[in-house]
Amino acid sequence: MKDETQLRPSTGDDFAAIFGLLSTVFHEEIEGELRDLEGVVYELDRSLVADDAGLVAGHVQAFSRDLTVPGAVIPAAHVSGVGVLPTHRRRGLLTRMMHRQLHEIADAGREAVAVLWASETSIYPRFGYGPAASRLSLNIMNREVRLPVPPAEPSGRLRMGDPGDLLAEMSGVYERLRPDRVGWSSRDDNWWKWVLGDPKDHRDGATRRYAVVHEGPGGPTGYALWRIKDDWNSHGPSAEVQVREVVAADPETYQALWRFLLGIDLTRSVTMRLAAVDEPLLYMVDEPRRLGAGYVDALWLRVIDVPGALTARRYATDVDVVLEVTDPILTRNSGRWRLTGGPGGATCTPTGDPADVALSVTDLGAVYLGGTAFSTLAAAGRVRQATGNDPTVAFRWNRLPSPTEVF
Ligand SMILES: CC(=O)SCCNC(=O)CCNC(=O)[C@H](O)C(C)(C)COP(=O)(O)OP(=O)(O)OC[C@H]1O[C@@H](n2cnc3c(N)ncnc32)[C@H](O)[C@@H]1OP(=O)(O)O
Repeated sequence: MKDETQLRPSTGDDFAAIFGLLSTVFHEEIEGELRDLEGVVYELDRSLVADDAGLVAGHVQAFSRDLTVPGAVIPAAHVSGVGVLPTHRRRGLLTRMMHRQLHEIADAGREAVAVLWASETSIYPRFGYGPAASRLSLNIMNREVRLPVPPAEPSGRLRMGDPGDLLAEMSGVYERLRPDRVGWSSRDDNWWKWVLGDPKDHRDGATRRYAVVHEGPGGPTGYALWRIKDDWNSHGPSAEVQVREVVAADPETYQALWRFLLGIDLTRSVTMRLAAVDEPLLYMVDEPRRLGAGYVDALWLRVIDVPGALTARRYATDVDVVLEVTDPILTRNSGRWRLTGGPGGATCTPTGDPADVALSVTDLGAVYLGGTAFSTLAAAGRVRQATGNDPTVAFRWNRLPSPTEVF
């Protein structure tokens, strides 16, 4: 039978069907408070549905947020809510939606990159998304790790409270640090509502979320968000602290927050799904192995506009290199580009000169934030280095990218 499914922008009338579809494909109930929260950040004019004679069979959306990249903060399409009904899978609907979305982002000309979190790692490389940032998941035996002894006279103090009551302090610190934290996304008031949203039926038996703010002599310098899942076994108390976010402006704050989280009474483990790959905690505790660190992919990045993206970021060292990029979807990205730049900025122009490095737009996405190295991709046989002019060091940055939330 001929597939008559049409792609079209969503309307407000599609909401129930869209959240029904997303509930089906993600095997969860997106209802009530959770659905309201998703509605708070939903951008109707940036979503698409696949309409099969009135049935919403596919959906993709994007959020307009800024992303911190090495040396700059740039607009980035934050792609999310991707799904195709099980009855309509593997007949090319995702491919059609992805292609249309990529062309729409490129034609609008505002965002040089798009980012997403992938449910499965095999889905997005074909659409030009590369693994640009990774994360550590921590499962800490908190009774078996020690942090350095605290200063005799700490310069700050901790104040615990309801996250909603501490919003101004938390968002203030986040905003102050964001320009330097590669991989962080901007959070306006709606996004803070979403981040702090805490629907009761999504706590999986754990407490509501708590917040603690670290205050120094000049004001707030950091905060942590967490909840606790209670447990008792034959050895006694065995609760788990589930950490959502630790944000700290300086080492003293960072240590104070972790000392607090690791020391909560009646707990025996502390977990965190989204720790940084270079999380300072790894180098502060006396028994790093007891942090139970596991490595996972995090943010996937798609370069929408090669010269736009390459000139938007800064480079750790001077760089003058010819990149030969292939992009079968956004074909104007394909070709040879001379990138000349350094810590102060860069230019990127088409060139007829021979390439130093040949790579797909997927691999350019992977190296863009400095979280994946050209040299690693070359060793993996993905990137071809034709000369000794290797841009690996220039593309790195002071810290590895560390996105803070799965949007
Ligand atoms: C950013 C986010 O929202 S991530 C969330 C993604 N969504 C989910 O995981 C929800 C559950 N899954 C789904 O809804 C669907 O399976 C989707 C959206 C992943 C794929 O939709 P489909 O319409 O079936 O994809 P489509 O038919 O266009 O497939 C394109 C290609 O990708 C491949 N592909 C699609 N999904 C997957 C997958 N999950 N794993 C491996 N390969 C996949 C297909 O085999 C096909 O390959 P081919 O061209 O070599 O034949």
